Order: sequence, then structure tokens, then C-alpha cells
Amino acid sequence: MIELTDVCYAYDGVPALRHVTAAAANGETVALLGPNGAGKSTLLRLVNGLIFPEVGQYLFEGTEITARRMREHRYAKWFHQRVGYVWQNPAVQLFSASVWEELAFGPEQMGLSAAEVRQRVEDALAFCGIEHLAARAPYTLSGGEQKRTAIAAVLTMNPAVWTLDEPLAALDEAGAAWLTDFLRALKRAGKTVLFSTHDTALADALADARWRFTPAREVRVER
Ligand SMILES: Nc1ncnc2c1ncn2[C@@H]1O[C@H](COP(=O)(O)OP(=O)(O)OP(=O)(O)O)[C@@H](O)[C@H]1O
Repeated sequence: MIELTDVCYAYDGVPALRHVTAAAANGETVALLGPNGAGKSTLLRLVNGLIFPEVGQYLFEGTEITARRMREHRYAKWFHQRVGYVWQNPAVQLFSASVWEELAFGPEQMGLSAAEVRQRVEDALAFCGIEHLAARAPYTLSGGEQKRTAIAAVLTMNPAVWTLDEPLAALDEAGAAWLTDFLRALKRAGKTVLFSTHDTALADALADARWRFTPAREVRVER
């Protein structure tokens, strides 16, 4: 599903990923572990096609993901419908005037009928326990509410691959328990899930594989 081979990436010449080789099979759950600044978010950005390997190769379902290909509408559309991203700070991904519109945006872009969009939005609101927030402006929500909204917005797209950057951040105890159950449900549904975390209990509970990031910006794969 996701194959990274000898991937290197640097910010202004400073390496953030060094020769990373790692793969996630369809339906696998992978925990990205490692100290602050080791490159976990950078790798998730790369898996989401927001940045591209400077050296090495990223294959998604056998197709190489390159900047050039992502500028082509048909590839970009295919790819972005297959991969969902829940950012570490959900505020940066929420841009609509209301939670309802935020959730409707993805399925509308997919060209679904108004009835189907409505159904998906209602299902996602219920699943994430945020029906009462539907009319609220996302920027007025608490951090935990924003996180649930960001997750619901990905849910309405129903991607095959979920990537989540520190999904427990901003969640209280009940929210963390809900999130853990949610990730378990994704796993049961056969989704491929990559999440970064500093919470080893979350990794122990869910991960089929661990990608351990080292301060040297390398990644060790453990199964
Ligand atoms: N936009 C950027 N410009 C310059 N350097 C960056 C940028 N984004 C990240 N970096 C640097 O790249 C390195 C890897 O950062 P990254 O955010 O990927 O780490 P991380 O493992 O996700 O860290 P954390 O656990 O703190 O979230 C860090 O040294 C960081 O300062």
C-alpha cells in the first residue's frame, strides 16, 4: 500500500529524513515513535503528498507519488481520496464557516449527490459524538472538539488510508479512550492506519508495526 525506499528529505539543507525504507501493507496499523524533532510529522506530510522525497521513492498502491504527478488533477484527486490526514493541530485543517460545511466539503468535492453528502455528514457527526456542534464555527471550538471535527471531516471521505499526527494531543481522558476505540474500529474495518505518538500504551494497544525514528533521522522498522 505504502512503500518508502531510501527516502531522504531536508529543510533548507538540514536533513529531516535520512534514507528511510519502510512499508505498510493494506490493513496494517503502524505507530511512528521517536523523540521530538525526529521526523515523524515530516514523514506523515510526505505520505500525504504534501512534500516529496528529494532522494528515494514513495510508491502508493504501486504508483510513484511525485510533485509532477500530484499537479495532474486525475492523480491528485485519486490520491487525496485514498489518503486522509488528521493534523497534529486540527485548527490548521478546518477552514469552513460551520462544522456541517467542513464535513460536507470532502464528499462534495468527490461529486457525491446531495442526499449522499447529507447522509455521510450525519453519520460522521453521530459517530464522532459532535451532532450538537454542527452549526458552530470550527474556530470557536475547544481543542478536543476541533480534533473530533477534523476526524469527522476525514471520515466523510472514507479514505482507505488514515494518517494521524499525535491523535491523542488535546484530548482529555474520555476523548483519548474514544480515540483509541475509533482507531480500533478503523483497524477492524480493514483501513491502513499510520499514527505518530509519544504514548507507548496507544502503540501497544493498536500497532502491528512500529517505525522508530532516531535522533539521527533514520527509521528502524519493528514488527
Ligand atoms: N517547515 C520546516 N522548516 C524547517 N525545518 C523544519 C520544518 N518542519 C520541521 N522542521 C525540522 O525538521 C525536523 C523534524 O521535524 P518533525 O516535525 O518532522 O519532527 P517530529 O518527530 O514530528 O517532532 P514532534 O514529536 O516534536 O512533533 C525538526 O528538526 C524540525 O525542526
